[in-house]
Amino acid sequence: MSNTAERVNIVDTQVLSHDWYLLKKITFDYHRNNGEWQRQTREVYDRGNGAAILLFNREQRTVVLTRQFRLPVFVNGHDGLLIEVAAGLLEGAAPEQRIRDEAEEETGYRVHDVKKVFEAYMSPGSVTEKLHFFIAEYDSASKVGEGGGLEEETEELEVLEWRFDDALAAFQRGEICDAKTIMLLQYAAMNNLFGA
Ligand SMILES: Nc1nc2c(ncn2[C@@H]2O[C@H](COP(=O)(O)OP(=O)(O)O[C@H]3O[C@H](CO)[C@@H](O)[C@H](O)[C@@H]3O)[C@@H](O)[C@H]2O)c(=O)[nH]1
Ligand SMILES: [Mg+2]
Repeated sequence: MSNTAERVNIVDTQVLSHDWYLLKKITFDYHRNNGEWQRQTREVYDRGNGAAILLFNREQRTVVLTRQFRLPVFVNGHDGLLIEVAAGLLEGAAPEQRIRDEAEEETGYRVHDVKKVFEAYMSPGSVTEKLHFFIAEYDSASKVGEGGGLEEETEELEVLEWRFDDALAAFQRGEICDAKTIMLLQYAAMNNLFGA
């Protein structure tokens, strides 16, 4: 059977929480490979889709990263702030436009030519979110503000400009442990963004 929609019948949708984001419990029948229909339930957390961007300067061999407190990571035992690429939720906007705005809000760099490099589901067993990944070149002329995020959203991001090699080494030591950031650093390495 090739069409997934023919394998799935949604039986019931229960909203468990609809506060900041939306958490549902969905009961469905799934047509298994052996031909049987099986009833299953899954909790599905919907925060919308997002976008992330690696800002890089080929000549300087640098990247722009952010460092911020992440509560879910803290409650999972992580000690310290999290180092990430600039990223944000789309809130209904087109990914290209949203990521330019987000890059400027979070890092202070205004970039025009953003290149989409891939898309990925970040936690497909429970979270609906698809993340759109971008890269863009920046230089000192692109700096139009301080960045740091939106105060009214209680954001408090530190902006880091690191040598790419130092960022890769930090990942290898486990000091960069955010998936979207690791994926973009690996993309840069795989595609020789900084030359061989
Ligand atoms: N009051 C309140 N504020 C919230 C809550 N959840 C999120 N926020 C606020 O909503 C804003 C969302 O900021 P964005 O920059 O749009 O998103 P993000 O949190 O940086 O998310 C990015 O990183 C995530 C983790 O990697 C990604 O999952 C996500 O797609 C995106 O890339 C932040 O100010 C955050 O503090 C909540 O439950 N309550
Ligand atoms: Mg963000």
